[in-house]
Amino acid sequence: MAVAVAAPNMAAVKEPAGTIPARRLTKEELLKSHQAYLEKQENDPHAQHEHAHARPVKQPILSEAYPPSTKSIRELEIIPLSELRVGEHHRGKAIVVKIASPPFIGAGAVSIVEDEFGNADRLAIYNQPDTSILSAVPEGCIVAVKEPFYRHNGSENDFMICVDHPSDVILLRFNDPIIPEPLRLGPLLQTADEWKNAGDRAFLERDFPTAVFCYSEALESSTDPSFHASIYSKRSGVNLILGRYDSAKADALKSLNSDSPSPHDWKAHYNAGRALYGLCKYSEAMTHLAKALELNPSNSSVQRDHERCAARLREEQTGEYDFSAMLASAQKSVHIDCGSFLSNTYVGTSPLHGRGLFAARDIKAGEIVFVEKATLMPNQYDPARSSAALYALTVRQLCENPSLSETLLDLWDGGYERSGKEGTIVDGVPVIDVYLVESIRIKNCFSAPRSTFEDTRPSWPSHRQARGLWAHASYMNHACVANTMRSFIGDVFISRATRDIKAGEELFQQYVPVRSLPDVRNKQFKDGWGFECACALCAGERRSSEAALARRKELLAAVEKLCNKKLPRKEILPESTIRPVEKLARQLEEAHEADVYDGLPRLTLIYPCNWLIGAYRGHKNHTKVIRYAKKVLRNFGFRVPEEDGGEWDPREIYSKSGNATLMTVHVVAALRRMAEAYEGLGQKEMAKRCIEAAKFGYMMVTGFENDLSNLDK
Ligand SMILES: C[S@@+](CC[C@H](N)C(=O)[O-])C[C@H]1O[C@@H](n2cnc3c(N)ncnc32)[C@H](O)[C@@H]1O
Repeated sequence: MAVAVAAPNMAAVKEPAGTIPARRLTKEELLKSHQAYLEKQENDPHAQHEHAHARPVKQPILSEAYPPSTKSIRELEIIPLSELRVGEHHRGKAIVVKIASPPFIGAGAVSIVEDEFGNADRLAIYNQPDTSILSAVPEGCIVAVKEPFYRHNGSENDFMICVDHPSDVILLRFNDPIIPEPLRLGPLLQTADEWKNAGDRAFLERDFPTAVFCYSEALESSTDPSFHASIYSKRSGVNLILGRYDSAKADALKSLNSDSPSPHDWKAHYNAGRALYGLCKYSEAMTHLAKALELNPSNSSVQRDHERCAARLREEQTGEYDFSAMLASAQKSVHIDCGSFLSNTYVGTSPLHGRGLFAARDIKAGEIVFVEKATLMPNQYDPARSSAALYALTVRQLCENPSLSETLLDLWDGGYERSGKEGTIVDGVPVIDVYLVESIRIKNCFSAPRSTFEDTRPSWPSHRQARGLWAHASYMNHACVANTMRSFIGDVFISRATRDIKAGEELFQQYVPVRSLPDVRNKQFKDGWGFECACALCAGERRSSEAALARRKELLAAVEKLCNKKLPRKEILPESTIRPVEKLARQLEEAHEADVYDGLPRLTLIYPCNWLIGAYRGHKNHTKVIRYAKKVLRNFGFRVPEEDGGEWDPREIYSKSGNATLMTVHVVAALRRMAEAYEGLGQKEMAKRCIEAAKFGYMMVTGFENDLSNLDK
């Protein structure tokens, strides 16, 4: 499918914007160069392999933003190609052209087109889903381009009509009165039966977009209700295969015989149920699947889908999941069949920004806040391609399932100026603004490893993350000291509470792992999301003096330099190497003002303290390991006695540490090291408590109960 909008190549710009070119390539010249491209495509093994699909594009490359047409083709003035002006969006105008060549498939589908006067031009259609004929529009079809954009195409006299927004191009029916006489072919086939047979043939050849097209023509060519019912049923089945669930549902319901019950009614309900299941609307799906089962109780497919739907509804209602089974199934497909459990939370107005997510009831530390199946997540874990893949999938899904726009277009767009018509149906297709889609993607997408559990293995290639959209999770605002943390199993997002949360409290998550220096991380928030964080840590750290911050930066740089020279994981380090690190760590600790950092995390200290745990572990110096592991907990904001002695239960850190804690896998690792050291000192009870606390923390990190030994793999 066409993946991204190509960047304009402005290298050979000659004509000033807004002028009609003095000379353009002739039809013969255009066809000749196009033919050369096609031949190259034929001989390119990669292109052949991909056949009618675009090469995967790495990044979404967007030209300068402009809005899609929101007008019907019937409201626009049709102009000839000769009136196209360079660099102009022809507002209020449209072109109607015949496709005069096979398409060249690159980042989009490029064809040569001609108008009623014999003028020819190059047309590039981007961002069409591969289920649409327009993604590789065949020769002879007639298309209308609404409010076209015309630009230079690199070399001299070479121009191109670019369709970036998929809704700006419409495939016209052959007998559409808008088609000028010279371009008219008349219908290719005459009767409804001929169209039906052509649809059946296309279906057998697995050319599903053509099958849909032919069945649509068959419907237009007949008025017989029973013929209609059977064609709607067929088209519903094809739409199900194509993942066009909105249309599949609508067709299935139209195939129900409204006057009298028919023996095929079970099928209509079954298809409607499957389409709604595909849209993750499980309650509505259940209504139709139950009806299908009532009408055809012995059909094993209906039984199976009814059962599956009941399981999804149970998950949605109870929040009970078999996470281990989900992890196993993620090895086969990252798209996991599961319902979303959202009822612990609600979307409300946030005092910080717009909407936020809130707790609907008291939630204890470690409990599930919500579980959400991805709204959209492509199976693309190559970091160089994951953004483009999500962008393409989002555009495609908005084209194919317009009902999704209600969910997706509600998300924060970073202040993008909308027309208000996005998602509405004009000329039979939903208006899609690809620039709005990209703005929404940028502000709302999450990176997800195949599973957070695997990702906590030191040996795991953690850069391999997919990108996806989870609409419910997207309403959550950021805090560095967040009260929830997320984990993933395939495309399922698990949110757990990192501390006790009261009903009505706003829920927060970290948008990205938090950097230790406040100015560095806040620049990241400002650049990426346009806000400055006001969480307890950021607000607290702003009270620290500039001189103290400068001192901490200086000490952090010095201690990092020392630590990076030798890694305690790899060798047993001599005391002479450890002592200078210990000294710098102490100075860094002292550079935190007591009145500012009382009860607040001191993130710059985490790295040296972890390093010192490793160094002293090598020496089996258990007391020092415990000391620095406690410091790690303390520096993440947990309440821990500084020195040994006194009653202390590490299992209580999550619920008894106040509201400025920061939960990460390092907390789990520190507790493990502490357990090992207590064991070494013969303090078995403390060792046991530390392990329990570590296991509990690991459940928050990975989403479900897991064996800690995974951290050694
Ligand atoms: C994914 S959205 C979160 C939901 C958003 N508040 C809404 O109304 O839809 C991300 C946007 O929320 C805002 N935001 C998130 N966390 C924030 C915070 N801590 N302070 C201020 N604004 C925040 C920023 O504008 C950011 O670009």
